[in-house]
Amino acid sequence: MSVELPPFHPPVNGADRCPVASVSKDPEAAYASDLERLKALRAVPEEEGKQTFYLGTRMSKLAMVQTNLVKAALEKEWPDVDVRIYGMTTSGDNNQSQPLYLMGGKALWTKELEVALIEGQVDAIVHSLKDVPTEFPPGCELGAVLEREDPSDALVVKEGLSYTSLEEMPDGSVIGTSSVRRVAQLRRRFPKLKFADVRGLVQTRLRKLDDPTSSYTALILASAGLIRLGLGHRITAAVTSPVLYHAVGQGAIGVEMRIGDERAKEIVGSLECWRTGWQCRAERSMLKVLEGGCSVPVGVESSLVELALPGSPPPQATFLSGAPRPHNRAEDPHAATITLHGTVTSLSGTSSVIASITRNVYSIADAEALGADIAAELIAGGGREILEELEGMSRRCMERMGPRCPSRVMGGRRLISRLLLRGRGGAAWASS
Ligand SMILES: NCc1[nH]cc(CCC(=O)O)c1CC(=O)O
Repeated sequence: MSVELPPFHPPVNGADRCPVASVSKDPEAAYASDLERLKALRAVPEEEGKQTFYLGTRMSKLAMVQTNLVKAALEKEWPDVDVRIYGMTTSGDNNQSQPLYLMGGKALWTKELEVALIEGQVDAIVHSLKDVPTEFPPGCELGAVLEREDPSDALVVKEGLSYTSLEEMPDGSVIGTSSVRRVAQLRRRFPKLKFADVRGLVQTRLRKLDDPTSSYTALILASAGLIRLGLGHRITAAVTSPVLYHAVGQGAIGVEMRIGDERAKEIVGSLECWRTGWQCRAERSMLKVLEGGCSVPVGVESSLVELALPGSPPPQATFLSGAPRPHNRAEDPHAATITLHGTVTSLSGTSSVIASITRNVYSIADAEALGADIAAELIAGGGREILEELEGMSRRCMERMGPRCPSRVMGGRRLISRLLLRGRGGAAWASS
């Protein structure tokens, strides 16, 4: 590779960077152009008296919008820090043509960025928390969760059609979504609708929807993504529980950092919204138990009501710089009543289990325990059978296909999305 690598950078083998077998863009070229951008970014001289802080993110518009939100919040909090954004191409971005269900798990969106983080090319990564796997690579952790945008899923009807809900749509209408969770839950309520894969960035999906020659009647997308892209007007209706429980972490921005990077911890940690953080950590803790190496159609809904703590307010803390921290910081003591609803649905949509817990919590650890307890309730209340069915599918595939089995490569996600969309229950394939 001819581009110059940063001094701490080990040799790069382009072929090692991408877990996807066939890509439509040349990953080596994409990586080379990313490095060029990094070089240009690093060449910008530091402003007098300022330190730089590099945020990595995907190149998608949504990722950039979210990262600019983080940058603006950081620069408000840390006037002496010059925040620079390094956009990277991920395996998911390299491959826009292959359907998601053939491509594997969520690590597709995070892997390259995590390599850049571990190698020190960036100081933190800005993610949609929903896309962040529950287990981090060694050396990485969640540094902050920012205040959540509307976490709901949204129905977006094709331009020119007047439907206002899924209930109104005639049998056989095609709903575009690539999400196992959405298809499984919606198939349960709307067995006569058809579900089809739809890929690409949010804007691309909308273009496919509105194309008069496409067979989609509507899409299901996260409300938060549409709102942040300034496309909130495209939301026909929110689709919420009990019809559709949203994804774990949906609507929240998560910032990942290196474990032990005290500077990043202080800078990034200042953006934590403790309410969203506690809720999302409870949700993620539930998912971690349920996943067990296998992808599962899991939905959640949570709420948090702050409780007054007895005694005097905590003393005003200061940052390392000596500047006072505003009130209500994440590290101040808090108490809250959290309600968490969780659901697991079989791929066919024929069985599902729901559990809810309401409990007072006093720490992140309490919130995570709440999530684990909900998972245990779901498993005991019928989830075990659903999970065993999913595991059985992966096992049978592994026996049949050996090392070629997608579930071996991707911890089950690929296989399960494939089984799901291959129409156990009649999935349609829209040409897109
Ligand atoms: N998996 C893609 C993804 N990741 C985050 C969002 C939207 C923003 C969010 O949910 O936080 C989306 C698009 C979608 O699901 O419609």
